[in-house]
Amino acid sequence: MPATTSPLIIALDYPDMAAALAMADQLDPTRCRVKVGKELFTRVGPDILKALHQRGFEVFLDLKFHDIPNTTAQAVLAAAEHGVWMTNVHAGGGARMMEAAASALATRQLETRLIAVTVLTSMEQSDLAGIGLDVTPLAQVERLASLAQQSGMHGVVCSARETPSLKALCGPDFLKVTPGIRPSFAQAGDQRRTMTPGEAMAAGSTHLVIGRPVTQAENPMAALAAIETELGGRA
Ligand SMILES: O=C(O)c1cc(=O)[nH]c(=O)n1[C@@H]1O[C@H](COP(=O)(O)O)[C@@H](O)[C@H]1O
Repeated sequence: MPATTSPLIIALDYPDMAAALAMADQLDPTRCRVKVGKELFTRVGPDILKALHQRGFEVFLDLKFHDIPNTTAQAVLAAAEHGVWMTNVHAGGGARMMEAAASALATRQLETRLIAVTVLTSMEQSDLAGIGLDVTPLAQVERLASLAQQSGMHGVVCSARETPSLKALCGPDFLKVTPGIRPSFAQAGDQRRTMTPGEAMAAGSTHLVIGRPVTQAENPMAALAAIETELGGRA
């Protein structure tokens, strides 16, 4: 049985174990999953995964690997061997990179979900132009999501603004993990392609990644409860 059926994934973007666990200890593993990203993992290492697993959380290890196929496949394997629920790569690494990573997991019969980041939710059309891509975020997300699906990914990271078209393009079972979630009470900060939790679920997101609107709230559990209420009650 999974620890939770909630679509909520809380980003534990902290610089040390004590701060991350202080937040995790306010959360309930039956009401959300947690995400460990680059800052926390680079500072603390795999011990944080062990501590979160011991508390009953399913963990999304968000290291966004992007390298040559062999290096990426070995890194994804290392992540999966820590027993994490989900991990990710950048779709921009290309089909051969994603196929190598998917096949490494399949060969070892590891069930970690592997998803690919399409266009970061902090980017808008002018940012794409700055890196030489003269396309809309939606067109680029669609292109990379199709490639990710053909390359054996379980889903993608995208903004909730793109999920309706990805639902049509890739089907309802293809995971659409959407950060850039901003409840009405929160600031956008560095995010650009944002939506509220309710809008994102209605658009077809399968999972919502939420960091600062919960972790920097005066009362994180009250913020989480407000989001659950917006989604129609606890999952
Ligand atoms: O892969 C991710 O999780 C991710 C992809 C993306 O396109 N945008 C994005 O914000 N994220 C992550 O989602 C989290 C969002 O946090 P908040 O902006 O604080 O809600 C951060 O941990 C980001 O690293």
